[in-house]
This record gives sequence, C-alpha cells and structure tokens, in this order.
Amino acid sequence: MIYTVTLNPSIDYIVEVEDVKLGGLNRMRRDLKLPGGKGINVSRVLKQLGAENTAIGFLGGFTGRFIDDKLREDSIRTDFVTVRGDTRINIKLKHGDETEINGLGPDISPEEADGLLHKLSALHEDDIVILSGSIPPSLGGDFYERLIGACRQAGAEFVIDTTGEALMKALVHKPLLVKPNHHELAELFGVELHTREEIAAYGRKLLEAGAKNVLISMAGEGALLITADKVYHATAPKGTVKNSVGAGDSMIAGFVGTYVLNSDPLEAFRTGVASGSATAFSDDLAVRSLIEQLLPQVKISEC
Ligand SMILES: Nc1ncnc2c1ncn2[C@@H]1O[C@H](COP(=O)(O)OP(=O)(O)OP(=O)(O)O)[C@@H](O)[C@H]1O
Ligand SMILES: O=P(O)(O)OC[C@@]1(O)O[C@H](CO)[C@@H](O)[C@@H]1O
Repeated sequence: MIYTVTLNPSIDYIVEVEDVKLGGLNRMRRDLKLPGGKGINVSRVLKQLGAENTAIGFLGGFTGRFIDDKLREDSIRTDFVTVRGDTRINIKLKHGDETEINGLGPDISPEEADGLLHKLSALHEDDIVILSGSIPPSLGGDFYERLIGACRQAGAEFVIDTTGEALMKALVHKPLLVKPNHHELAELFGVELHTREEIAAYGRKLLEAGAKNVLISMAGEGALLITADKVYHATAPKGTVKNSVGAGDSMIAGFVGTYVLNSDPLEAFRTGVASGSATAFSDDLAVRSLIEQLLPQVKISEC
C-alpha cells in the first residue's frame, strides 16, 4: 500500500481576479476550493492512475472535515489524526500571474504528533510512504526524521519531497525518490545552476548522499532523472498553462504510481512528467485521460 503523509494540509482557495488593486476592492471572476497540501495532491493523482493509497497526516476543524469529505467522495482512503486547531486555508491568487499566500496551520500537540508516529510504526515491508510538504513549526524541524525512523523500523520504503535541511538529513536513510525543482536544488547547495550539466552534477550529489533515484523538475523545460548509473532528460509536453500548483506533486504521483507496477524507472519518469504537465494544463489536478494523452509527447534521452 502507498501512504501519503501531509503534515500541514490546506484548503486551496483558488481565486481568479482581473487585476489586483492593493488597498482597493477586488471582485473575484471565479473561485474554486480544493483539498490541498502536497501529500493530498499526490494521493489524488495516484487515484487517477489507479494506484490505491491512503492519505494520512493531521486534519482539524471545519476545514479538515471539508478535506476528508472531498477525499472520501473520490474514494481515497483517509486515516488522519484529528487535531484541535483548524486546518489552514491557502490562497492561490490568479491575476495573469500566480501569487500564493500559504497559512501557518494549527499547532500540533505532542500527543497528536505521537498519534501519527504510531500509525507509521504499524506499516509493513511492502509499503511505500510519501512524505510531502512543509513541517508545521510546532512539530519541530526534525519531525520528518522521526517519521522516517518509524518507516524504516517497519521496513517500509519512503519518498520525500521537502527542502533544505529536512531533505539533506533524510538522504542518509536512502529514500526511493527525492524531487527538488532546479531552484530548490541550487538553494540547497547555495549555488547558481544554469546549464543542464550543472543541474545534473548537483543532482548527483543527492544520489551520492543516499537517494536511490533523483528527479529534478524544471517546469516547462521538463525534468532530469538521475539513477545509479545514468542521467536522463525528458521533454515536457507543450500546452497552455492554467495552473502550476501541484505540478510537482503530480509528477511524484506519476513516478511512484508507475514504479510500483514494474520497478522501471524510465516508464515511471515518463508518466511522472506527463502527470506534472497534465496538472499544469488543467484548472484542478491532472486526470487520467489527459495524462495518457500527453505520454507520447514526453521524449526521453540519455544525457
Ligand atoms: N509550463 C509547463 N509546461 C509543461 N509542463 C510543465 C510546466 N510546468 C510544469 N510542468 C510539468 O510539471 C513538472 C513539475 O513542475 P515544476 O518543476 O514546476 O515542479 P514544482 O516546482 O515542484 O511544482 P509546484 O511546487 O508548483 O507543484 C515538470 O517537470 C513538467 O513535467
Ligand atoms: O506550505 P507547503 O506545505 O510547502 O505547501 C502547500 C501547498 O502550497 O503545496 C501544494 C502544491 O504543491 C498546495 O496544494 C498547497 O497549498
């Protein structure tokens, strides 16, 4: 079974306005409320691809109930720890460009945190856990390490999509996959990366530090896959970008959802890129029909 972990889920409140007038009254042209948070997005796209999975993490209040209901409506299994505070609302403002205002999220008590650790300790060897997104401040910066410890003790594989120190500290535990975008990779090492060769060289450092597969996403420029012995580039399909929120999460879902079927990293890479692009070309997250339609446009070459 695949589990996605979202420590700080959100209702993504997508608001479209003609133009933003700071200090004035702005009226919405369109709005949309979606269950969000990186792991939850991964769960939704995995489900599109036919990969059964369970979404876990922390949910609370009326916002938490909205998210749980929406996931269940889509027949996604949920097993969240209920917390006292309200799950956050993240604003995604579309005004020609995309401006995001992400909430802080509720405080998580030590007892609530232990509840999640307990769920992970009960996993099995053939489980894969996808840890995605930021850590709420009340949990402490080392919370992913504690979760990874619990996964590893249970014998489960894990994938981690986070940034900075939390990502660096996870590598030694040999994640099945990490997926920074090229800006996050540059920030991780405090460098500027311009060419594909430079990006691949720094991506390789994540592999050397322990990751089994490294995906570096580069938005419309496609992505790099770095495996133990090779580096591949995939082109991104061409289309009209409607929404880039969740493109990276969709890519992880496409990769993991395919990799679990046949352990073929190249097929997984192709579906990952098509899934990311399918989300970029949609108002909501990718649906299966569009992912399948885009697959032939993804051209993979060895670098
Ligand atoms: N403009 C685009 N055109 C085509 N495909 C895109 C575009 N933007 C994103 N994608 C697809 O989605 C994948 C992931 O995108 P990106 O590199 O923006 O990830 P990310 O920064 O983690 O995304 P986010 O944080 O917004 O979810 C890309 O590798 C590509 O396949
Ligand atoms: O605040 P975090 O956890 O870093 O990111 C949360 C978030 O921006 O990421 C998802 C897109 O990847 C959205 O659904 C959600 O609002």
